[in-house]
Amino acid sequence: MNQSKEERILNFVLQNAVRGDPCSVLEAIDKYCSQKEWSMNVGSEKGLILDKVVEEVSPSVALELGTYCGYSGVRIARLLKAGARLLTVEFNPAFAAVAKQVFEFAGVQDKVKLIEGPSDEIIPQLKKKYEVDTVDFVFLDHWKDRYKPDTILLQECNLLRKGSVLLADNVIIPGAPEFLNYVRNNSHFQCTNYPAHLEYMKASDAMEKAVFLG
Ligand SMILES: Nc1ncnc2c1ncn2CCCCCNC(=O)c1cc(-c2ccc(F)cc2)cc(O)c1O
Ligand SMILES: [Mg+2]
Repeated sequence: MNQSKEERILNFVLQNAVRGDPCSVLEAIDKYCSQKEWSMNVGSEKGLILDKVVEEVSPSVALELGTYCGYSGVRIARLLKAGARLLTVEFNPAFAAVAKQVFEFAGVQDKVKLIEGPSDEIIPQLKKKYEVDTVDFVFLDHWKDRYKPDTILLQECNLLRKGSVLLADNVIIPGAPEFLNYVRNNSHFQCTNYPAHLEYMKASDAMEKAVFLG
């Protein structure tokens, strides 16, 4: 049975990166996806924006919606302080299986809790089942039409606190117009746009930061 693209990415990591070295894992994925097969990792240009926001927030509890192969999860986890953790939600079991191995190879598995399931089912479970009080940082990178409903759901579940930071990928391509309208016209959010390019391509994209004001 022939391999999926995600399995080919994993194999390239296993053969080209250094076990326990998160940066080498990121470099290997970027090299494969820029030279061999495009894939929807946040990439190195938008990855630098992600790094800066994570360092600025220095979250104790980070949430990622849309794990994919684990690229952004490694990016986030490698910057977390001792005792901090990343909860990452992936709907697709095949993607989750690859991401699990990427996290282990990078050596960040002790900081990461990979949760399989749809975000609208998992978010309401975070407090009781995953012992979360509030989340300090949320990276939205899953289905683009889930960004707005899941932002509302996070508020309804009292998972945001004054100063919680949302960072959304792909607000230009594929685009998240309803999310942008919602947070930009909502007095409870302070928004900042970060223009960039679609991963591994020349097309324009952007990330949006939305700080919850309480
Ligand atoms: N309810 C849930 N909960 C959790 N995961 C869930 C979910 N529902 C689904 N998923 C699993 C994620 C599905 C993939 C999301 N990402 C994307 O769709 C995505 C696409 C592009 C792209 C750009 C230009 C093109 F020409 C083609 C594709 C780039 C990106 O950076 C992307 O993040
Ligand atoms: Mg994305």
